Amino acid sequence: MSRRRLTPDEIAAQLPEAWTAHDTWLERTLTFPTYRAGLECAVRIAEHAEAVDHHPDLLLGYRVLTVRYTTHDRGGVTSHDVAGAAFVNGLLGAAG
Ligand SMILES: C[C@H](O)[C@H](O)[C@H]1CNC2=NC(N)=NC(=O)C2=N1
Repeated sequence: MSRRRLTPDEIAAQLPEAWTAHDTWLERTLTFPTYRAGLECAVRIAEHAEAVDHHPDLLLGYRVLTVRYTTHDRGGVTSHDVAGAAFVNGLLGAAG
């Protein structure tokens, strides 16, 4: 995958379901029945991040997990971020 920054039109065209695009990042907020379920999901995302060497910012709250993908080395959104967002959707299903 290329690590060049995507244009806004490319991001819009590739944005996975239930994600929102911001200036330099993609974001989705997930809800869970318990705090622990959110933590366990965060761990699974983190394990994937380590495997692909592309790490989201994770904010874990009470029964909520906010996931933000951006490519820090490029100061914006690349295909790695789109792939990470798609992975999270696959992990949970787009319905979240
Ligand atoms: C050396 C290592 O490959 C880089 O620092 C990786 C690590 N994980 C990363 N994660 C994210 N989100 N952005 C990066 O630019 C990035 N760079």
